[in-house]
Amino acid sequence: MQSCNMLSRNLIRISRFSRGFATHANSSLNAPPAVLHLKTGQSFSGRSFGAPKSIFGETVFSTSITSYTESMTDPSYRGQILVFTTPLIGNYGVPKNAAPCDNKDVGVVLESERIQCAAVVVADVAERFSHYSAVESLASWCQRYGVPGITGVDTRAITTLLRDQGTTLGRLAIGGDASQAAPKPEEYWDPTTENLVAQASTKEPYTLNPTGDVKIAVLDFGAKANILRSLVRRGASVTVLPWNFDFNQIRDSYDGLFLSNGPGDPNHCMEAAMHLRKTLAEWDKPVFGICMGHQVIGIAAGLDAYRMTFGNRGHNQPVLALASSGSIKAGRVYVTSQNHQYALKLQDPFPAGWEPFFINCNDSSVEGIKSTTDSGRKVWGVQFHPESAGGPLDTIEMFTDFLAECRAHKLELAARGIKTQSSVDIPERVIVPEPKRVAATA
Ligand SMILES: NC(=O)CC[C@H](N)C(=O)O
Repeated sequence: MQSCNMLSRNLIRISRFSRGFATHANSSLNAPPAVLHLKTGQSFSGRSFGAPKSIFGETVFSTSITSYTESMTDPSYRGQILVFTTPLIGNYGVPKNAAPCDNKDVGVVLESERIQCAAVVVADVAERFSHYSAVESLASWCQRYGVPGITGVDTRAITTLLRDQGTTLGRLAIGGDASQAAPKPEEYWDPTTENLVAQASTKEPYTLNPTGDVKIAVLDFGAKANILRSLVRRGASVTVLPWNFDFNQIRDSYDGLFLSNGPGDPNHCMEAAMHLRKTLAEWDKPVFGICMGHQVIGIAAGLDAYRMTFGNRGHNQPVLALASSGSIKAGRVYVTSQNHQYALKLQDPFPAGWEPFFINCNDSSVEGIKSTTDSGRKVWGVQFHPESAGGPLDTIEMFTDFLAECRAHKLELAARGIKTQSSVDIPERVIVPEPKRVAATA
């Protein structure tokens, strides 16, 4: 009897599980048609899910296998039509996006408060989902945020095209628009002509975990939540500043400076790079930057940033360390999470006082730079995402290394009688309720 009950319980579990993986195949026959047009002339027809709304954007692909929720809320995907190479997307649904705002967390579970990408392209969207933390389906989440999706298209064919011809402007046409002719080449909207960082950055400064023992200022180019969380969980007080805030005005009140990730072309961030050049010349406390932050450090150091063919997006990018620093050992390969279209140019010689830190094992692009040991400075920039979310945690200890340097420098100054000045008047973070509906990028 007991084994019979167990058997039926297991069968119920199995059938629930498999329901979770049931895909769009049947019910999407009723979904409106959708077409993905590329500026280069190719079109892919499928069915729509999410918001019934047509959009323009820059079509990019990601090789990530999981974490569609983290990728879609990463502000660096702003303005982009995100193609997932993993065929089945949506099977674990979407969690409630709210967390405490204290010394352990930053107010959201995902990477920001809303979906940031312009649209998603999947081979096979799962309408039903199964996960203990899921509260809604991928389709309903997209609908709530005004973000359209297309399913039932050959994402292998699209990815092969994008890999060969490079990231391409696109149009996702939904419903009645799907039967219209493709836009003319000049009608495609190019998000990189806009300063997307100015849209993604905080408008007002705010402080998280104000009682932290070490005070870090963050220049926010469109920061992922797990970057801020990785600093806060390691005990730092984190003051988040708008991307073009002149940190030099308040730098004596901080023990370290961090530059975040962010969307679009780094050449739109010259104002920040020029402020930083002054900081690096006059202030000797530790500085760390990730992705856009790394590119801004490179530009301030005198390197150029260029646009790659299709960039690197995924959670399986191998990088080789060329120098040792903190937890990073020269000669080791680390697997990293990445999302970028631009990179710093490798030049020989490197600017005085700087050296390459990491190199990409697939395409030899610059994955990190650092100040040289004899420069007397402590500055690091990495093109990849040590904070993961999603992806591997191989390089997560770089946050511990950075804060250890900030604390050591603070102690050294204290021994010489120099104290970090008391805080400028910046409000603590107040949790804002998740917006019901936010207009998506046009
Ligand atoms: N994740 C990022 O910060 C990306 C930086 C920049 N927008 C790029 O695409 O290269």
